[in-house]
Amino acid sequence: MKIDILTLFPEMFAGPFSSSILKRAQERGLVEIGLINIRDFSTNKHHTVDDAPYGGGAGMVMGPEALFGAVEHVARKYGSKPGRVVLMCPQGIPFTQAYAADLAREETIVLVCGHYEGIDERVREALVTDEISIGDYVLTGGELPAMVVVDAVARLVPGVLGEALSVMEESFSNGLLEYPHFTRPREFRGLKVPEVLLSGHHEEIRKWRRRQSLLRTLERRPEMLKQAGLTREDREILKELLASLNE
Ligand SMILES: COc1ccccc1CNc1ccc(C(N)=O)cn1
Repeated sequence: MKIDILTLFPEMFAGPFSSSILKRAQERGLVEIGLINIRDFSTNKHHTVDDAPYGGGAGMVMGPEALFGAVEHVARKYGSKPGRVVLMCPQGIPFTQAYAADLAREETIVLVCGHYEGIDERVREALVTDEISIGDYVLTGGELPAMVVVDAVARLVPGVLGEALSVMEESFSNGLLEYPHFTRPREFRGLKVPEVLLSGHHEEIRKWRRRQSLLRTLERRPEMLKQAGLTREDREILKELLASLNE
């Protein structure tokens, strides 16, 4: 999978992509991350990419020339239009695990990191296929959101996480929050591991984990329960949990 990032600050990406899973995924050729400096496509002698907004108002707007030039450069590089051109912006569609899975199926995607008060609308009209927001807050630029999207998408590319992916996705995408995890030592500063996890009773352990997921989801994200595909057993457990919470 090829991910090209259009940014004014390519140096921002050196850290996150030069370590751990993302580094190995690139070394293994599973993911190719290209950094393209939008400023290289500025069309004026001052190398500016922003300008004052028509209609007045505070701040500056990122103009169309450089962004169109950068996306066309990517298209020439692959000899075809990019599959998806994703603009990171606060007005975007909320980024979710499902959205990451959708993007991970593409051969090439371009992430556009905006700055200033925003970008010229003609970029959205003619180039952008997706607008994504990583949360309801405004950042100084789209770079951090782009790093989040690359991380979430790259780990879903077949081979990047190997068999660990299926285990993790199965627990996350079952629509509930994850159950608590424990590892050695059995007791740490007087804090013990739940006995059931030491019992070796796999069915008891499955039930305990499911109960913990239901409890955690009920307490923190009750709205997720509606579309979690609960079994009859789950509903029984929820009834008990609700009763105990209302005591
Ligand atoms: C086109 O980019 C912009 C357009 C308008 C304002 C700010 C920016 C850049 N800042 C961003 C980008 C994404 C997010 C997010 N919540 O995902 C937050 N801030």
